[in-house]
Amino acid sequence: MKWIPAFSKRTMFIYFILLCLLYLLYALNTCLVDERKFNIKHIFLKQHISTYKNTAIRLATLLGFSVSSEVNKYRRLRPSGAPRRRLPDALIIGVKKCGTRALLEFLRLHPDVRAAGSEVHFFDKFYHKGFEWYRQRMPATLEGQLTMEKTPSYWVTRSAPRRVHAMNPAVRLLAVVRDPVTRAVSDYTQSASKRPSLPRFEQLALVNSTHNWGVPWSIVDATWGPVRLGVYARPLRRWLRRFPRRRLLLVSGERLVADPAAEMARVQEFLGLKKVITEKHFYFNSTKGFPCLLKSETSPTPHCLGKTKGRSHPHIDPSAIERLREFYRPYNERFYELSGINFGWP
Ligand SMILES: Nc1ncnc2c1ncn2[C@@H]1O[C@H](COP(=O)(O)OS(=O)(=O)O)[C@@H](OP(=O)(O)O)[C@H]1O
Repeated sequence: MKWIPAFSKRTMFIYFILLCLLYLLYALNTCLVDERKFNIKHIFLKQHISTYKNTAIRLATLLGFSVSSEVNKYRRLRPSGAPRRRLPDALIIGVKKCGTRALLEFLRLHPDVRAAGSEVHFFDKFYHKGFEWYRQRMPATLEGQLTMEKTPSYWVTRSAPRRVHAMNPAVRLLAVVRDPVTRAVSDYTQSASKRPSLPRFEQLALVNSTHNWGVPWSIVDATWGPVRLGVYARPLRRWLRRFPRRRLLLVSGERLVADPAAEMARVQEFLGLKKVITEKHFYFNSTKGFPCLLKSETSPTPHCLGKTKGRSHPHIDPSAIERLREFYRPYNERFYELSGINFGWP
C-alpha cells in the first residue's frame, strides 16, 4: 500500500467536507433553478448519475484541470433540472370512444406525468413532419417525469406500430377497450350529434338480407366504421407483431367508470409510477353518471369531463343489440385469447 500518498487524517477530513459541501451546493443550485415543486424522485434518483458527473467536472475545472471537448458541452447545457420538451415515454393509442380522455385526465393528476392536451395525430396524419415537430408538441418535463400523448386513431393505423417502434422500441403503450357494442353506440352518438339527419343506428349497423329458408334476416354491416372498430383482435395482432405483450397495457373502459382508483392503480404500476392517484381523487357524480375529479392541476374545485364525454345514448332496438352481440362474440373470444384477459363482455 506504499503507492497511496501519505495524507494526514486531518487533510483527508477537510477534503471529505469540501466534497460534501460541493455536492450540497450543486444539488441546491439544481433545486433553485427548477421553477417547479422540489421533486425528490427527480433529484435523487434519475439525476443521480448526471449530478455526480457534473459535480466532478466542476471540481476538475475549479482545480485547474483542462476538460475534454465532450465535457465542454457542459457549459452550454441548461441546468439539468430545467424542464424541456421530450418525445413521449408512453402513448394512449386507443381505442376511440372507450374512455381514452378519462384515462389521460386521470393520469394528469400525477405529478410525474405531463401530457399534451389535445390529440397530436403524429403517427397517423403528421408523420412526414418529423420527430422534431412531434417533440415540439409535447409539454416540457423535468427529468424523471413521463411525457405522454393520446391519439385513439393510432390503434387502427396500419403503419403506427412500425413508426412508434422506430421512435422508441421501449415506449409504453396503453389501450382502453370496452364492450364493442356500447362502443359502437357511443361512436354513433358522437356522429349523430354532429349530423342530426343521420339515419337510425339500427339502419346503419344492420343490413337486411334473406335467410337460407326465405325468412327475412338482418346481418351486421361489418364494413361500417363504428362496427368495424370494435373488432379489437386485428389491431392488437398488428401491435403485438412489433411490441412484446408486456409493453402494452389493456385498460378496461368499464372498470375505469366503475372503479377508477383500482384501474388507475394498474396503470400507475405499469408506468412505473408511485401510486399517487387513489380513491381520494374521485367522486361519483350521479347527475352525469360517471366518476368525476375532486380537483386537478387545472382546477382546484370538483369537476367532470366535458359535455362531449358521457353523452346519453339513443334507445337501440334490443334485437339489434342482440345481433351485434352475436356478431362480436367470436372476435371477443379471439381478443381474450390474444390479450390473455377475459373482459367478460356479454
Ligand atoms: N369519467 C368519465 N366521464 C365521462 N366519460 C367517461 C368517463 N370515463 C369513461 N368515459 C367514457 O368515455 C367515452 C368517450 O371515450 P373517449 O374519451 O375515448 O372518446 S374519444 O375517442 O376521445 O372521442 C364516453 O363515451 P360516451 O358515454 O358515449 O360519451 C364515456 O362513456
